[in-house]
Amino acid sequence: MEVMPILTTQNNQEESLLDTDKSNSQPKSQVGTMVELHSVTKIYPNGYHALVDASIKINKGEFLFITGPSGSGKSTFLKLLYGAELPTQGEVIVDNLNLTGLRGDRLSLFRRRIGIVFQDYKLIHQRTVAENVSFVLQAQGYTRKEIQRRLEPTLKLVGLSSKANCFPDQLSGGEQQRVSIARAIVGTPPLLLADEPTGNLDPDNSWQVIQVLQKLNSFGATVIVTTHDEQLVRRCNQPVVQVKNGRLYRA
Ligand SMILES: Nc1ncnc2c1ncn2[C@@H]1O[C@H](COP(=O)(O)OP(=O)(O)OP(=O)(O)O)[C@@H](O)[C@H]1O
Repeated sequence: MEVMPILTTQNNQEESLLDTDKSNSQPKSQVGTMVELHSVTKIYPNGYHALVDASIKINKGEFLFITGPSGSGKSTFLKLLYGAELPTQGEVIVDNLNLTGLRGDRLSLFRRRIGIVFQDYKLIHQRTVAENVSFVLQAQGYTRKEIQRRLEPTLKLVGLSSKANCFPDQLSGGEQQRVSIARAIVGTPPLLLADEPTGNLDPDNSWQVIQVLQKLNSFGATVIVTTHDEQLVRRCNQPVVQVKNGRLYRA
C-alpha cells in the first residue's frame, strides 16, 4: 500500500511528521516545486470567469496565504489543486503530476496525497474524535496497528490527546477545526490545503489553528491557506498571494 511520507530523508527513508519528539529539530530542506499553474483560466458553466490566465509556482515547504475579496476566486484556486475542478484552459501540476485529464482511480489516489481542511470542518457527528481521524486511514486499508501508531502523535500535534473519546458536539469550534486538521494530516500528505480554516472562529481559536498549520509547515509540509482575515495574515508574517478579479499577484 502506498503511504506518502511528508518528509523524506536524503537516503529516502520515511520520516514521519507525526513523530512529535522531533518537534525541536530544524525544518527539513524541501527542494523543488509543489504547485505550478500555467496560464490557467477557469470558466464555470454559467460563463463566470473565476480565474483568468493565472500562473504561479509554489515551492515545496512554502507556507502561503491566499487572500482576496469574496468571490475573487480563492476557493476555485484550491479546488483546481485537488482536482475538484478542472481548468478550462492551461495546466495545473501538483507534486509533479499534471492534473489535466486525471479521473477516477488515478484522481482518488492523487487526493490521498493532499490534506484538505474546510471552513465548516465536515466532521462525522456520530463518531468520536479518534474515529473521525482514523476513519480516513481505515478507508484506505491501513492496518489497525498502523492506525494506532499514527493516531496518538497526530492528536498530540493538534493538542487534542485528551479529547480522543469526545464527540464533535462536545468540542469548541476551534477544537473541531483541529480535529479536521488531524484528519487531513494523519496520512502524512506533503501538501495541505486549507480553505478559510478560521472563517468560523474567534481570534484566539484562529490563532491556535494557524499555529498548528505553521508547525506542520515547519516539519516540511507545503501549506496553502485561503483567508479573508487581514489581521491574521499580518500577524503571521508569511508570504501572501492576492487574488483580484481572477488573477494572482504575489504580494
Ligand atoms: N460551481 C460554480 N458555478 C458557477 N459559478 C461559480 C461556481 N463556483 C464558484 N463560482 C463563482 O466563481 C467566483 C469565484 O468563486 P470562489 O468560491 O472561488 O471565490 P472565493 O474568493 O473563494 O469567495 P469567498 O471568499 O466568498 O469564499 C464567484 O463569483 C462564484 O460565484
